[in-house]
Amino acid sequence: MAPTSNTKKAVHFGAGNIGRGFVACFLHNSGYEVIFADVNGDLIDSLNASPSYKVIEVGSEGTEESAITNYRAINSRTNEEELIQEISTAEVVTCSVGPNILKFIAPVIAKGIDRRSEDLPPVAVIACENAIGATDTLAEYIKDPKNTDPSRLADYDKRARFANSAIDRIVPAQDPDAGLDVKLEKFYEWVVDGTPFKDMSPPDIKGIMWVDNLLPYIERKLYTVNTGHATAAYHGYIRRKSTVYDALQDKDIHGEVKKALENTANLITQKHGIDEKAQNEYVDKIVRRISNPHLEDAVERVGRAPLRKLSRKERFIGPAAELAEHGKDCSALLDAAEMAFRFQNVEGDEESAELAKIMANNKPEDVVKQVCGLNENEKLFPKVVEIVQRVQADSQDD
Ligand SMILES: NC(=O)c1ccc[n+]([C@@H]2O[C@H](COP(=O)([O-])OP(=O)(O)OC[C@H]3O[C@@H](n4cnc5c(N)ncnc54)[C@H](O)[C@@H]3O)[C@@H](O)[C@H]2O)c1
Ligand SMILES: O=P(O)(O)OC[C@@H](O)[C@@H](O)[C@H](O)[C@H](O)CO
Repeated sequence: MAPTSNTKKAVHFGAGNIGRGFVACFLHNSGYEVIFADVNGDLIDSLNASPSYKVIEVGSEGTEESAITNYRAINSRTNEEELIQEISTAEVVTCSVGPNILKFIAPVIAKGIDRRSEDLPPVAVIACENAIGATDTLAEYIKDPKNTDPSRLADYDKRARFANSAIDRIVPAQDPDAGLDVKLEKFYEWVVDGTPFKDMSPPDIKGIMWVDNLLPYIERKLYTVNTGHATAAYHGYIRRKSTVYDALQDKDIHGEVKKALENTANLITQKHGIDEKAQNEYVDKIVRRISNPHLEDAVERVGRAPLRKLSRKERFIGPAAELAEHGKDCSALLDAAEMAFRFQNVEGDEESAELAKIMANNKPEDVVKQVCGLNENEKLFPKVVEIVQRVQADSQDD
């Protein structure tokens, strides 16, 4: 394929915590110019007004800072045409907007892909969200007839390649006076499915681990890091702890996290043939990471969007449903899910208000079907119904 003059350009949707702090940082360090796309006009203006921002790694080993430069920012709400043009000539499109936002960014990506010249190699599209198969989900929206004319699908892989990923780095909400700077942990892991690039070079992004089978990596990550994190956050929220660190100082909550991760380790080691010792070491490392006192990670951030977190393929119900089918213990996952059902009407969290309404207006069985996507035939179903009954009864007593 013909070389291009713009092979080092990446468009990244979502200039938030993980976007600025991790994805853009790695793209920048790999020599890409990064074009941020976001709907937050103030953030776009700040990025365009400032030639650099800092990424600050914090941990027990001390603090390390690096400067991110060579970026521009486009308001995707008001400047679609410019964004389409950038996507049509970019080498990479990434996003970290949240799994529920993928459908909103798909139309403009579809238009950008459609406009690509035949002389360019296909653009690599990598969604960096905490969800299994997030890039597949984005690709489905992009290829939907509403966004792409079906006649264009036959040779689509000449214009775009879609690769799922598992991305891991704790980036808490930032201090209001931090500006564009991002404080985060030192640890990172970014694993991407290499199979869509078998006949071409994958994008040269330093730090990515390319693998042929992503499922063990994304399930291990979601069902360990995010299960443990969310368990600490929901138990912590109910016990009025302000950060995940504070929550983990509580022996009972620490115990709940360890038990939840024993539940998921049982699934992960069996399902993916991961060595038990390796998984135990991974768990210990995760517990240390989420206990990082320097991160000040609010329980409200980690518990955000409880409807998403209680859904079928997510960090509690996903592993618990599989464990229950095999007659294995998932009790700590269910205890944490109960705390998630109690995460209602939290300030600034629309899903927690929606959860409160669903809980107030539906029979337990319907809540479980609607929120968790479980059906009566699944072994987990009655156990979650019991939890919902208990939470509803407690709400009536209040
Ligand atoms: N923060 C972390 O520790 C972390 C780590 C790994 C993965 N993730 C995942 O990354 C994603 C983003 O998380 P975050 O913590 O960076 O959240 P965030 O809220 O800090 O950032 C999200 C950004 O997306 C923007 N956005 C919303 N709608 C948009 C749209 N239609 N078009 C373009 N931009 C839009 C928001 O304005 C915001 O700037 C989530 O899926 C999360 O699970 C986060
Ligand atoms: O981003 P969420 O809402 O899916 O989950 C909240 C946190 O657990 C998450 O952002 C972690 O910090 C991150 O996944 C660490 O890699």
